[in-house]
Amino acid sequence: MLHTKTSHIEEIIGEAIEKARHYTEPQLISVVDQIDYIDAYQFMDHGQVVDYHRLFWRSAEEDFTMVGVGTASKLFATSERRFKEVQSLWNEIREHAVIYNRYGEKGTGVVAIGGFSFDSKQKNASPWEAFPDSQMTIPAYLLTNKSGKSFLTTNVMIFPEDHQQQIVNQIADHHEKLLSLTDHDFQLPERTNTSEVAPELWKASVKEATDDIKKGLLEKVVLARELRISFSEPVQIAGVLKALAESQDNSYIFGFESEGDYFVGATPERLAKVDKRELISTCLAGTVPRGGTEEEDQHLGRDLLHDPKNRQEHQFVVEMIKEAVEACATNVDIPEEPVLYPLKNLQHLYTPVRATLDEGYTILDVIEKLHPTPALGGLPQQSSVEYIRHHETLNRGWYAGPIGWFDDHNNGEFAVAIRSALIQNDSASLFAGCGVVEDSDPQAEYEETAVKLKPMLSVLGGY
Ligand SMILES: C=C(O[C@@H]1C=C(C(=O)O)C=C[C@H]1O)C(=O)O
Ligand SMILES: [Mg+2]
Repeated sequence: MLHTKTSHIEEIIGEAIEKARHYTEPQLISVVDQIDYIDAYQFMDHGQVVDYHRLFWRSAEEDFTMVGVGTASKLFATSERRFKEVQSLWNEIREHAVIYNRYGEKGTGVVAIGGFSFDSKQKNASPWEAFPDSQMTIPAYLLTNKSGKSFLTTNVMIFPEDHQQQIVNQIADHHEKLLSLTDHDFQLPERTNTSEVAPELWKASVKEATDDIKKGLLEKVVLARELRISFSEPVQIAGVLKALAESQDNSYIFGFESEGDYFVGATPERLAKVDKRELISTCLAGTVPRGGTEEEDQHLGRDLLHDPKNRQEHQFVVEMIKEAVEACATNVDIPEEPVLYPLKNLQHLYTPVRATLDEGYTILDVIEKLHPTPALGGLPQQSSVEYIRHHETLNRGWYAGPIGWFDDHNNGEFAVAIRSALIQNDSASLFAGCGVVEDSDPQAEYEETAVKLKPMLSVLGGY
């Protein structure tokens, strides 16, 4: 099925070993093949025959899905300069990379997929041990499905001491295993228990935050809460991803497997997308549920558009993103008024941001400037993140952090990891937060977070 010119790959590996010996530096090689169409969920499920580090990403707006299996290289960074550190690790790998990519499709070849925790100063304590501060993986095998076509990238890090035939055999063996998949149905998990973590305490913390905002300590802060659930059996990730994709339009579907744990979700919120030099960001904040009837739905939407409390929540985000984007881009285009962004269970206020990224900046520079926006942190940025660190009882880990990908052609996209769950064997933690401003009502915010938990709950055993 795979049309890799195997003799060619042998040659490529041989040359890379020589180069690695000559420079005494590892060399990344990347070979891209177009293959017969493969279903991304089946590939995700089947990928475990080769490795238990699997990565899934599906765009919210186009037919574009990536599934990574295994690791050619991992970009880790732990300091507060983590975005810059990941960038320099990436630059170093790229400098030595030999890429055979006849197609040049975005998201093929040398691609890094993964994410960053919300707050680099928060320890990766329980339950997030498997998800370090920053983890961008260049997968060993990457399926890229775009507009009905499938591409398979093979990435391998070649070391001076490697043996040519051994690497050739290993790749051939993995290709055979990965591509010998047969489609089958997925089982969704059966939920046995659901428990909200300290809801009354959380409401009290919202009340306290409104008091602190009135005192002038800060203007907005996003506070999150947790729901714990358990299942009759360990969860199978591919079925959950497929069910999310089928039930949640206008959302990025993501799933990261790390050391046996899964972080999955369906987030509507893009942080930044860079395509050539076009930069797109999104202001998404302010929420009401969908209505039961068309009339009720429109009524709720109209109210949201004119509600001062929600408009304030939203406006803080617009102003901050505008400032951050203007610092690295020109032709910044932001509509004056938000519009509605409808999802299955809720509707948000939405303002798109378009700009031309200045020369010399990468998507990681943009992420560094934006994260966290007041949609996930608050305003001012610094004090709201500190406020969250001290007042929120849960450990956010990767929840609300930037997740996404970038490739070798300056393409890439990151979203924020909300509407998500950390799945560990037969249990899971779900997270949802909301923007607290001066006029927030704790009970209303509690109900808002309950609706935000629905997309994940619905695929993890029903509402
Ligand atoms: C923090 C979350 O969502 C954010 C908060 C919103 C709000 O409070 O109105 C809306 C969209 C998101 O920016 C979440 O879903 O967990
Ligand atoms: Mg809100």
